[in-house]
Amino acid sequence: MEHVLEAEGLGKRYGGRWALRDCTLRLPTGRVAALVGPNGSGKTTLLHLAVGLLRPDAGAVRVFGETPYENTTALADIGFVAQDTPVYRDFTADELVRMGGKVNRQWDATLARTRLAQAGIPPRTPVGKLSGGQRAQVALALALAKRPRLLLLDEPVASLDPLARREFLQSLMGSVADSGTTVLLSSHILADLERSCDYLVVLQSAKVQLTGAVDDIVAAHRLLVGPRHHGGPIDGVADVVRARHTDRQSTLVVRTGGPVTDPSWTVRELTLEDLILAYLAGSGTQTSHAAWGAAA
Ligand SMILES: Nc1ncnc2c1ncn2[C@@H]1O[C@H](COP(=O)(O)OP(=O)(O)OP(=O)(O)O)[C@@H](O)[C@H]1O
Repeated sequence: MEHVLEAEGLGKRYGGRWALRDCTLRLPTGRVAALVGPNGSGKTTLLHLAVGLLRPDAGAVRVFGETPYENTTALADIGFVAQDTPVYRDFTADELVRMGGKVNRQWDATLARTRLAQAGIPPRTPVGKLSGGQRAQVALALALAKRPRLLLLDEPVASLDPLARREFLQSLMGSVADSGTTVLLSSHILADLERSCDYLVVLQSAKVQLTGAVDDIVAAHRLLVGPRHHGGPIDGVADVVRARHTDRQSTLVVRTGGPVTDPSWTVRELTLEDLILAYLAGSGTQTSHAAWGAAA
């Protein structure tokens, strides 16, 4: 299957307000995808729709070709770690691993125990007495033990210290590279994502702003610095994503349509973090996202 997750015009409304709107994206199999956007942009809503916890108010979402809220068979192949890493707090990590074996069709208890040991999680302490970061490690170990084909993680690293975050992401990448699992991972920590993700979905104000393979997105954008620009076309520039000006100088984040050869512009590459921030900065810029918004 080429795409693990597909959304078409997907929308979810709370009262009169759209939490997610006109969301169209296709997540290719085997990718590790970052889901980013400001607070309240619809990330959790998208993940909950994908796992069948919510029913769409518009459009459709399909996971492995099935609609998750109607057909729960797809859920056996989805691992989901919610934002607050809910685990049964009175149980120990060891007990949770054993329970997982009773309720899951395929269950790799050895994988879970190995991961927990590597993360230094005490196996016989009730998880309610562990730190938030340790509970996140337990939740991830349990999700991976399910051997899912799709792993959805809602801010899994938010409670981890910088070193634990790096180790967590590295070991996650190792696990999914071995198994071919597709991952969709929401996070606010953009610098981490550049190292660990090869696909990107940016949400803003309930809408998909940018989506595609990280390499393609980075290759298609440039930072231009040059004399004060007053609008009008620039050769090789398809869209200006963000413009900042002083009296004498303009700094533009652009989506290119070819080489920018005008010698009055200095052309630089952008980091993924700078590029995402340029898209999220939004207002006061000439922006056209249609080509990326629809990309898959
Ligand atoms: N149960 C709910 N009832 C009413 N409104 C909700 C509910 N859940 C989410 N919303 C609203 O939907 C919008 C999207 O919320 P969502 O939790 O999906 O955002 P998010 O991008 O995950 O945010 P964060 O980064 O803060 O976790 C927000 O405006 C939020 O207030």
